[in-house]
Amino acid sequence: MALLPVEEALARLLSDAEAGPAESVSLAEAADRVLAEPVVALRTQPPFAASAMDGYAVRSADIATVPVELEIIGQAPAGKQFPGTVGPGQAVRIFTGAPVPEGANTILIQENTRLLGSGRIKAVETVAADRHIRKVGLDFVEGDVLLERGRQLDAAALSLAASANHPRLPVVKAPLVAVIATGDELLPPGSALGPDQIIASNGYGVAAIAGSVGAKVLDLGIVPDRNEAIATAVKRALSAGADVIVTLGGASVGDHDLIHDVLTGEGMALDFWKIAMRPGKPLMFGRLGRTRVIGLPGNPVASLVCSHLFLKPLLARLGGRRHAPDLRDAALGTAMAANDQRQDYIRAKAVVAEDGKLVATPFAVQDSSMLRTLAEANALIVRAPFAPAAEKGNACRVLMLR
Ligand SMILES: Nc1nc2c(c(=O)[nH]1)N[C@H]1C(S)=C(S)[C@@H](COP(=O)(O)OP(=O)(O)OC[C@H]3O[C@@H](n4cnc5c(N)ncnc54)[C@H](O)[C@@H]3O)O[C@H]1N2
Ligand code: MOO
Repeated sequence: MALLPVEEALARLLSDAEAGPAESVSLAEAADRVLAEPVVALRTQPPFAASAMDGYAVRSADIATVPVELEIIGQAPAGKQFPGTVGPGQAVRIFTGAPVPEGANTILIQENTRLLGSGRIKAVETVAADRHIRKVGLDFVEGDVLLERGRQLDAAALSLAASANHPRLPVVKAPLVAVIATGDELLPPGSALGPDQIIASNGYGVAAIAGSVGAKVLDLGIVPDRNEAIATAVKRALSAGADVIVTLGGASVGDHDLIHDVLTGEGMALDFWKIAMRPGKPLMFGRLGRTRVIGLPGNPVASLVCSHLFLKPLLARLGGRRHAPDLRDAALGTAMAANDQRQDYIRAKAVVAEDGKLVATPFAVQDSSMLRTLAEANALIVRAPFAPAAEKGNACRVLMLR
């Protein structure tokens, strides 16, 4: 059977994936979320002409020739406007952030004054008009569009939205992904294992990949290789409102690989199953109503590589995020044999050589059960189907993992 090319599988998986609905969250909960609507300024900042320095609000004409003495007629700390007007020969003691009083048109910084006592100062430097004064609306004006829809709320964006007087923000609802591990042989980490059992490891990495693009994860635990048990877990995922259901294992063709039958029995419309990729050939994708279902192969490296390539961009889209894989040009650190019909994702160490070029060296053994090499790898060499044998130093493409 012809296997579906990776690019086509990805295009089908993402074909109608759009940002989900909006929800309102408080600023305290909004970090790293994605704006569902633009943020418009609800106020003008600064709302008054404000001093940018500690010193004296004066009339520039009065200190055109120095030294000259001025009378202090009052104070203007931040938050307390001076109620009067600065007249000829007068000054108001002012602090950073305070409104500049009527009559004054510049700020004489305190370093350029001498305090004389009896409410008088001596100006020892001249200052031009408008110095150290922040004009009304210097930062933004009420009605300005400050942040675009789709912006991820980083530190600066959050403080700006707060300054614009928004206590809450409309953000894209985080997609919910339900993860179901299947297999009679699996027990959770920390278990005492029987001779034929292993630890269920895939879900942790898959959850981390989902979380890295802002998705919420519902871990439905380990389900035995029985149709009813798998169907029950799928129903739990649906009733929890999962946007995506990820199953781990049982995607292949063995007698205990039940996922396809159970999902189609539950009404899944299969989109594709089995792709031209190594690792990850048995990848399955379908839809159960509005819920997308991804059947990940059980082999741990296949599970995680498929999550990087398929689950991550899908969840990013559903969460309104931009996501582009970090693909780079590199040179091969060793010769490689010709490839077959499956696009290969080969665990490798990519290092920057002395000439500044990236060199990617594959691990010698690439079995898809070997998590250790995946953890040691920082890149996957991507080899196209039927790529010819390559020499050390030949150009290649790498997908950076970290
Ligand atoms: N006759 C064929 N056999 C297989 C084919 C094939 O095309 N024809 N494909 C192989 C490929 S490629 C893969 S990948 C595996 C994937 O098969 P399944 O998705 O059915 O996975 P399982 O059989 O359930 O498990 C495979 C392996 O992974 C372990 N596993 C499963 N789940 C977890 C988990 N959550 N954490 C850690 N390890 C897990 C499981 O114990 C098995 O060792 O099929 C090949 N076979
Ligand atoms: O997807 Mo499988 O991991 O090629 O063994």
